[in-house]
Amino acid sequence: MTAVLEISGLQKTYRSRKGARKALDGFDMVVEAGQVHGFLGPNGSGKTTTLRTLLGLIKPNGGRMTILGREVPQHLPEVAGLVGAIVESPQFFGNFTARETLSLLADAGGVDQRRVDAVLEVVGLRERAAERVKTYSLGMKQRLAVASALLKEPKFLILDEPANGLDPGGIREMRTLMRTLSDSGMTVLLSSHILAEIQLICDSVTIIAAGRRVAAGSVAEVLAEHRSTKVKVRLEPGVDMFGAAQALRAAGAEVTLEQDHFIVGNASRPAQITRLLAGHQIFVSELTPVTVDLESVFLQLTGTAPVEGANRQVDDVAATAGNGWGQ
Ligand SMILES: Nc1ncnc2c1ncn2[C@@H]1O[C@H](COP(=O)(O)OP(=O)(O)OP(=O)(O)O)[C@@H](O)[C@H]1O
Repeated sequence: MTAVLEISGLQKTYRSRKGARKALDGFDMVVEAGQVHGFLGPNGSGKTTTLRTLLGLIKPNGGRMTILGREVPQHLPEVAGLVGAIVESPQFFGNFTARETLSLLADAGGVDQRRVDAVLEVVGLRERAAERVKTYSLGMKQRLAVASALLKEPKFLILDEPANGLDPGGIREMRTLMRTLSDSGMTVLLSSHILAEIQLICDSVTIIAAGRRVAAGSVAEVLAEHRSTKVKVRLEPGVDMFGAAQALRAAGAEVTLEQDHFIVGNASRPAQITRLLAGHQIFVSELTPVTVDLESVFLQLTGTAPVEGANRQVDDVAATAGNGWGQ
């Protein structure tokens, strides 16, 4: 596979009278051709800074970036025509219709007017194209924004939070649209906080935390690498669950009691549980791995899982869980 986007060692420090803030600290990312690639990170982790730097809107302090094999920002003018991007919500004139809006943008960008109908069709606004934008729902405005980015027939589409503010139906439509674009051969990079969506839409992901890459690869790879070490344990009815929990805790296990079962949080070798409990004449009737999803991987890697009784501050990164017990 060829890379449409390659970023290595990207650095950005914002300086103001209040001091310096390192937004990107040697960040790396690779997006392969034809993929829908999810760009994930908690608030303030550096996603927008990365996308704005990529588009030449911010000057980095170090690192390398290439788009479609060309080094940017030096060669941005050569590839700009092949890149469509929505990094900040575009503002449209409310009194213009979608067709007028796109027609104006096509003229301004030297794009053939025939593209207007083509992109209206792709984003599903054909039937509503003669209505004023101010009467549009948020989802329709998002579609119009995507349509505007598609006018130039880009090979690479960059979307910052395209599903932001959409209802579940709108999110699903956006998902279908992303797939349609990818099936037509386009490479799509999208940042999002909606992890369940990313898991469904994206082929691959990059997770950023505090300006550095903390995970990357296909969704399946990232999930496999961070396989849950949690297991659900159920005992025969009537067996002393508290005694079992105590025995496991004494051996270093993290045990959370639930109503009719308990969860061992750091069970990298589940056989230890059965062996240890059997040693106490306690027998297990169910031992099931707790499945991991992108959201739990994200919370684990970025240290942003909620902490009971605390209001996590934007830059707080909690310590991540340790490795196993009794090894
Ligand atoms: N113009 C600026 N001046 C100073 N600091 C900035 C500026 N822009 C961003 N930052 C800081 O850089 C860090 C990264 O911000 P960035 O907007 O890239 O994060 P993000 O991942 O896009 O966050 P979100 O998901 O909340 O949009 C944050 O700590 C932010 O406060």
